[in-house]
Amino acid sequence: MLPPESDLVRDLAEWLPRQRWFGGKDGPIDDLSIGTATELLPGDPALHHLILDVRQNGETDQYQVLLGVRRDLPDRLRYAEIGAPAGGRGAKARLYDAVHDPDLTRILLNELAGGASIGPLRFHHADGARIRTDLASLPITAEQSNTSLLFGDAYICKLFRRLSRGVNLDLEVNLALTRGGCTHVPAVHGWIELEPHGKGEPPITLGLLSDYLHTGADGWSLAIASVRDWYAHTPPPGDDEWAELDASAAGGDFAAEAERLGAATAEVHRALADAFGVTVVPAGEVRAMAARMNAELTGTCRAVPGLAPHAKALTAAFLDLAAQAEPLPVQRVHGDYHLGQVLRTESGWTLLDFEGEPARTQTERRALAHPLRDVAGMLRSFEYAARFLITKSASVPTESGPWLETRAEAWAARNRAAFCRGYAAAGGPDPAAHAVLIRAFEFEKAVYEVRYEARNRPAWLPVPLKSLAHLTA
Ligand SMILES: Nc1ncnc2c1ncn2[C@@H]1O[C@H](COP(=O)(O)OP(=O)(O)O)[C@@H](O)[C@H]1O
Ligand SMILES: O=P(O)(O)O[C@H]1O[C@H](CO)[C@@H](O[C@H]2O[C@H](CO)[C@@H](O)[C@H](O)[C@H]2O)[C@H](O)[C@H]1O
Repeated sequence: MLPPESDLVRDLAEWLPRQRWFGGKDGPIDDLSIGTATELLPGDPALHHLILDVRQNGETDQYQVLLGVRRDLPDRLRYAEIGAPAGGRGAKARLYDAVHDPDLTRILLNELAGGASIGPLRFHHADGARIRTDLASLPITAEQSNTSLLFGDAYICKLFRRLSRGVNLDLEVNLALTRGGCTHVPAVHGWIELEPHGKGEPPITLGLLSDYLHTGADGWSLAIASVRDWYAHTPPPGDDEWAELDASAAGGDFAAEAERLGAATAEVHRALADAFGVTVVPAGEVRAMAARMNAELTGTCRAVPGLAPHAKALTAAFLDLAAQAEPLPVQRVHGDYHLGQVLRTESGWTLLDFEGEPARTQTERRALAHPLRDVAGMLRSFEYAARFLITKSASVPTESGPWLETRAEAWAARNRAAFCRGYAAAGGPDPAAHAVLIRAFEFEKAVYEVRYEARNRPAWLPVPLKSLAHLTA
């Protein structure tokens, strides 16, 4: 029932760059081919599992697509259609992104529960897990680098889109932490793999089924609610008292949560050290790291000229790091730590998504790091949250800009300090005692963000740039 391969490839090549999770938006697709195609469900509707080999800039990335095929596409699935409607193509089959079709995704739970193998796909469940199969799926609407399906309020199944060679970091870390009894990650129930291509090759992780923490609220939404409330307290122009207000006056003060989040972060860092170990890198490697940070800055300034005015201050921070380099303990860390990666549930903070930064190579994502790299990531996130509303809102009157900027700084400073306090009190390395290291990490992350936003969400680019203007002033 699949259309001829050339039609399918053309349709996929047109559809892929429009997907939020497609990682190659900054360049054209030079070639696209279907690496593996596995029929998971025959009939009408049918479900095919595809792995696409996508060639760009001399590199080939693999992407996972669940392809739905129907003779007639119901209205509820029109928005997920891939390629021209059947009439335009002259073919009978209508193709669509099957993650939107609960009639088809149901098979994922069935196969995970049964520990099945279909073609090269292997479905596994965690030791002792009894997976329910009576739940229908719904894709989540969050800004994502992958696609996650909710199954009732029991499970969340993350289908990795751009595939990495070998065991996916998110699976590896979550499994190790779950097995080690860490309560700050959602328990893993199962996972899906593609069997290794050759002997000695590791399997490729395709999906991860975890506890859905349905009562949780993500850190970003909570922080933004607090910032919104804090801005709402801004007195009218001409009132000097606003400058005196301390950020604790906001009804939705976030500082206590920021402090608890700091503590949870330190606990997860300890659990990661217990599970995967700690090594010490010599000072020479720290100097090399500082040089890499600076090289990335140079490259990003070329790609995004708006960063150039800050380059001098950023380079100074990287040079300070190199000048004061000393041996550094490194370990597994989160790798892309921000407020969107943490959930507040009734029992505390939970950390999600240990896959590292989506714009990095696998080797970079796997590299061990000092835990303060994560702390710096979260500090950046407080900066983002503080400035998001004023930078992105079209309705801020120009005359309110400077006050709101001051308010943003106060909110960020208060929550950054609370987070660091909680982190150090729970046994993490004290950020205040590592000012040079953490400043370099923070600037490294800001450079990454500038590039990330320019590529993926250009409308957000002013957020890291404004924050940099403040941090480097
Ligand atoms: N176990 C979970 N329980 C509840 N919500 C979750 C869970 N895992 C992820 N989420 C929600 O899904 C969003 C995206 O998840 P994430 O793992 O960061 O995806 P991606 O790697 O695609 O960016 C999170 O910000 C969070 O809101
Ligand atoms: O969550 P992902 O793994 O997809 O991470 C990428 O996207 C993030 C945005 O969705 C991006 O985070 C940046 O924006 C956040 C607000 O949306 C902010 O809280 C973060 O501090 C900021 O870095 C992340 O960098 C990127 O890797």
